[in-house]
Amino acid sequence: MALLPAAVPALRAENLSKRFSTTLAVDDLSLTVPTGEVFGFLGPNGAGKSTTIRLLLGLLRPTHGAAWIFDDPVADVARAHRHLAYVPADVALWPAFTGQECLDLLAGVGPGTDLAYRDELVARFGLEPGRRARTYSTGNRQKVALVAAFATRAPLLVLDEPTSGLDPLMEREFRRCIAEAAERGQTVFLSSHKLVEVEAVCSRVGILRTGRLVEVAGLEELRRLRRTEVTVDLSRPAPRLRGLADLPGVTDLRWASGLQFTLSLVGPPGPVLRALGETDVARIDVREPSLEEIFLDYYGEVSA
Ligand SMILES: Nc1ncnc2c1ncn2[C@@H]1O[C@H](COP(=O)(O)OP(=O)(O)OP(=O)(O)O)[C@@H](O)[C@H]1O
Repeated sequence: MALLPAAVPALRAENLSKRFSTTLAVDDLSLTVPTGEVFGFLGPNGAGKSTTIRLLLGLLRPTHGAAWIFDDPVADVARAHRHLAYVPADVALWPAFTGQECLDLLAGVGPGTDLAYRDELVARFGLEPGRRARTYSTGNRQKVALVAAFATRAPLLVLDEPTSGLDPLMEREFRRCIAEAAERGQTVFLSSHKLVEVEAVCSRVGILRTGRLVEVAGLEELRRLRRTEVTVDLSRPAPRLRGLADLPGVTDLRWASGLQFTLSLVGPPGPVLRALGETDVARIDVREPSLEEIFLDYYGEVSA
């Protein structure tokens, strides 16, 4: 890995904007990601995550603003890309090449590859490198790109929704790879829809909404946004449960009928469970809201 002074941020954007005719896809985005951080870039569909990443990679020219990768302007593509490996949201490979040939080709253009670690990753991801890329599923193409990126010693890994095609077992492997990259001191910029994934691997997150970076926060802050939706069906009316609204962490208690209610819960469920323990509960449904629901809840209308 090239030696770079730790004080130089891995990634810096200043007043970055991108307009596509009438759509302002990225709106005055300023952000610094220090070296060694695993940064999560969250946002609902169409928020501008991929456009931001394409600006950071020099694949798009900004309407306003500028960005740097380890102090090299992203417009200087040859220099900036010496510091990074990238996994796009839709991985396209050379269909007539085998997976192995694709890996070799990607290693040839990247910032250097640890071949022993790459072999280990091929095994860990269960990749069949002898097969032609045209026969690969979306998930397998994604695995090739991930193995190629993780096997580099690039100081910065830019990953755009890299686990959308992976099954849970492979997602677990992906998380291990992120942890290993972080241990080596690599910086990771991870765009994702998945709150659980981001929570598992990132130390800080930025939340994008209609092109604007509305929040940059540590993981603790993100956890504060999270609430659980609880629906309870009772076998018989329990008037005392009306008092649930006063328990710690309970918000938005709503009775659909005398025998069914919903509530939102933030923090430990103990007090609610103790209160329910004294009643005849017929059914209980506990649901974690999607990231988008949390956004809608937290930031109000998306169509601002
Ligand atoms: N080449 C383009 N021409 C016109 N509009 C575009 C273009 N690329 C993106 N957009 C628009 O810019 C906005 C941001 O899109 P972008 O793909 O960056 O969002 P995203 O957060 O990556 O979404 P998703 O999670 O669905 O991939 C959207 O309104 C999209 O329609």
